[in-house]
Amino acid sequence: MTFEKTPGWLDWYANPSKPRFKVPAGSVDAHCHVFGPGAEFPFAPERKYTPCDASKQQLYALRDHLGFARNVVVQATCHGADNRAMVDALVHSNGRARGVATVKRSVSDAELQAMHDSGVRGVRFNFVKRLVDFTPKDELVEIAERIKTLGWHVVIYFEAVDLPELWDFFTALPTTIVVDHMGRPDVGKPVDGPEFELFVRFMREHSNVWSKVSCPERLSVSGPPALHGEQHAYRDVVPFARRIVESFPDRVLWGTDWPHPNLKDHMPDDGLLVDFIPHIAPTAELQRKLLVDNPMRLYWPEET
Ligand SMILES: O=C(O)/C=C(\CC(=O)C(=O)O)C(=O)O
Repeated sequence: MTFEKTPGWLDWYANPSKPRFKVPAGSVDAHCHVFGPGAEFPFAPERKYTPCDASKQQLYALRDHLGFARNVVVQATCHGADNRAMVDALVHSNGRARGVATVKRSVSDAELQAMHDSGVRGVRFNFVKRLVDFTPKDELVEIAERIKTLGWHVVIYFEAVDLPELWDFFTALPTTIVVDHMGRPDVGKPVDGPEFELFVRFMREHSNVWSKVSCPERLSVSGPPALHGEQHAYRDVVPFARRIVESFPDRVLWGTDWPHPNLKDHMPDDGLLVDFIPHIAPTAELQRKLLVDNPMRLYWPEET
């Protein structure tokens, strides 16, 4: 099957630079995706965008180039609840990738167990309206209860303005919760303003809540972009991510978000995205927790 990309689609950055920042040994890129390839793993009919291909081989080549040891491959919405491309990436990683799936209520226990055996360790609940159709909360609660018995966690993706409305649902979930991209704050607002304070309170009051401090390229309003050797990219995001890293050093994760779905403005150089890390995690200890200890505890607990 051949697919036509969404008009204006930005492909991932070819030939990224070598990061100046050397990540610690054993670092995990804890948020990335594969897209297809569409000819092998067709995109889902209900998808909201059609991307370029981004294969497991290309993902693992990037991992090696950036100096990472492992990946957490998160099911992208363009594949709906068909997890075959993501699972195929895990199975061909020599144990160096774990995954986060999207499932429906109709998933069988045998299918969940097969995914577990392939390395899946979580499910993703997506509340970003431009990406997915609405799923009833009772269906999500049922899924959360079932995956809890496998020791999995729930990854949630939402926009900051929607946190008040979703608060009661999130805080009732029975597993570890991992928030994508700090709940997508509006970084044009103050880092100590009411909107981000609510997110900080969400983490402070609920010790089962973790956050990915990823995607500055998606959150930044004023840049500058991670292009052309820029060593101080996305300056406006730094205070937000650094506050979360310093307040909750044992509950943060970082990921490239390669191949960066749905960027409209520019496609970052992934090497320069890695150079963003020491700005938000300024000490060797914070860097080790963010890139090694925390993701290992969540995704490879049997090795820690
Ligand atoms: O890659 C991300 O985390 C963010 C996405 C895409 C996405 O989540 C998906 O398609 O599954 C976005 O904001 O468009």
